[in-house]
Amino acid sequence: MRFHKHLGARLRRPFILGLTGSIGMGKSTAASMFEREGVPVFDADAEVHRLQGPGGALVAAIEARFPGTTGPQGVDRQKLGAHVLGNTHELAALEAIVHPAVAKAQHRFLMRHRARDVVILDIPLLFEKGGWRRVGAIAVVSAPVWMQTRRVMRRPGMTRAKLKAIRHLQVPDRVKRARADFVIETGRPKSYTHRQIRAIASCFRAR
Ligand SMILES: CC(C)(COP(=O)(O)OP(=O)(O)OC[C@H]1O[C@@H](n2cnc3c(N)ncnc32)[C@H](O)[C@@H]1O)[C@@H](O)C(=O)NCCC(=O)NCCS
Ligand SMILES: Nc1ncnc2c1ncn2[C@@H]1O[C@H](COP(=O)(O)OP(=O)(O)OP(=O)(O)O)[C@@H](O)[C@H]1O
Repeated sequence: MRFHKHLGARLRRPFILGLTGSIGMGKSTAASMFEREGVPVFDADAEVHRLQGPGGALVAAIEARFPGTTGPQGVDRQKLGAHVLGNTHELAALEAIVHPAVAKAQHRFLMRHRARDVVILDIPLLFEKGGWRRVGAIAVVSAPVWMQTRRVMRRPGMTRAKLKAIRHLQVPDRVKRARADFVIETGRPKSYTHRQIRAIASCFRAR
């Protein structure tokens, strides 16, 4: 773990710790470890899945803008992804539908937990979309790039070309590491990662 900046001036309640990292770096695993430590986590990606899933609030709007990408199970993410990942204009149109709805859900989460010492916003695109401005500190999950590739290529439907397009959209890991207040290493055994997370969570408890 690396403690990078002086945090004192930014402390307020609840303290908002942003959790981010590139594809396959272990963000979801880290988020559930924080939850196990009793820290509430807002999972932006899970919220997107809900909004796009069966009966989800955004399915109709997405069908209207991207005809043929939804069905009884909600949005077909493979189809929609194939259309928008690698196409800046189309991706921006999707973001204009999705991001305001995620922002509303995030606001509701923060209101619900306003009495807590610390909460986590798990935001895959924290650096890419300016969310870093709205958090008190940033934790980045990171592992060697070869390990990231190995993890991601195991996923169904993943191809070298898709991974390349995604990497192109994301701020590189080395830049994320340099801008982080905490770097959580996920290239080591999970017990090591969990110890780092316990230490970070204890920094913000009972201030
Ligand atoms: C494009 C979609 C349908 C692809 O879904 P799919 O399940 O195939 O892939 P997944 O969501 O796991 O994304 C794969 C990778 O692409 C990255 N990615 C997704 N959306 C974006 C984006 N708007 N900009 C940059 N990278 C993105 C993710 O961080 C992830 O690392 C889906 O990601 C989506 O609806 N994106 C728009 C909403 C969004 O911005 N979500 C991400 C943050 S909450
Ligand atoms: N020490 C570790 N910490 C976290 N994850 C690990 C660790 N060791 C192995 N992994 C594995 O790495 C894989 C990727 O983790 P995870 O699904 O949490 O990534 P992610 O960053 O949430 O991915 P995405 O951004 O694509 O959603 C998982 O299979 C996880 O079990």
